[in-house]
Amino acid sequence: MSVQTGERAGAGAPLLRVEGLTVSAGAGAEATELVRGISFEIAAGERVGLIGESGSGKSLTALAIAGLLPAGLSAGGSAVLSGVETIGASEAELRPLRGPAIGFVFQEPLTALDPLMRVGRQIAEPLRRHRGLRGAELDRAVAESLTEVRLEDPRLARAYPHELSGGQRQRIAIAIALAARPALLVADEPTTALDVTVQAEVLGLLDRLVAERGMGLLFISHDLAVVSQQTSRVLVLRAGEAVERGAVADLVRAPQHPYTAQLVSHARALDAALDGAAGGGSTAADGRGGDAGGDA
Ligand SMILES: Nc1ncnc2c1ncn2[C@@H]1O[C@H](COP(=O)(O)OP(=O)(O)OP(=O)(O)O)[C@@H](O)[C@H]1O
Repeated sequence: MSVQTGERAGAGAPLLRVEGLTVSAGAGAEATELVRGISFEIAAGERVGLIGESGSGKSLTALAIAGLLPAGLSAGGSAVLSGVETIGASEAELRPLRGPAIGFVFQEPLTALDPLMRVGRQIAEPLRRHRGLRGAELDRAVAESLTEVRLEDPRLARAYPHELSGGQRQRIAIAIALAARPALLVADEPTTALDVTVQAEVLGLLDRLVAERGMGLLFISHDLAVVSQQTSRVLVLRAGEAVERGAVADLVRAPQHPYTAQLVSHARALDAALDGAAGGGSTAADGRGGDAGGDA
């Protein structure tokens, strides 16, 4: 079966269609279901959020879609990514999808980076593999990738990950994920590990790049305020199940499930506390502003 990128997927075909997704640990009578019956779709250029507390199954859902579950876990149900059923697919079927069909940015950038390789080479690798660039053209594309993630100093290409700040490392991880031009980007708590001061910058950057490239986005976070800035539609996960779904604005205005109501009231309480701490001023500077429109 051929791999369709977002651009080549048939008109109206979603980038991703997940139906009845399960993730289980163990087998047979010993099996425990960690994710149960999750269903959602992401159309080309659409942004969907997965929200829920720690351990609710957000990361496993995303990893299962790309066939990246850790050993000992298995997925059931269906996930059709760029036209390919990934649940039960072989490594040979999955490999071509990783990069062009789906890219990942994780919470901890160091996990995505090779500590022993200069970051420029790490960006060059997917540019070479997926876009066939070589020589001067490749060098130019690496420089462009750095500029795109607002790392303008070309000397940064020669740095090793440990020589960079957390925010710079996450920008490099974003550049690597985007180098293969993924139709769908999964951002799994992409700013949780960063200093508060750089969180808003990295969120703004992601927001802009997703918009510019018309990528689909699956944005994962425990933070409703952040999810509401980045996405228009969300799925609320609790203990491995989707308890509510819908437009962010509706969910915030009139949550149906008590758990969603709790998330909303926590986010409001936090906003109020931050407002108080800031002397009643706007909290937009730290990325928690309530206006989903934002300026990015
Ligand atoms: N390799 C594994 N083996 C067994 N259980 C696991 C494994 N990985 C995760 N789990 C369990 O599956 C559940 C869902 O984990 P998951 O990482 O998807 O949660 P999450 O919502 O992404 O939380 P967090 O924000 O903390 O990453 C948790 O209860 C977790 O303990």
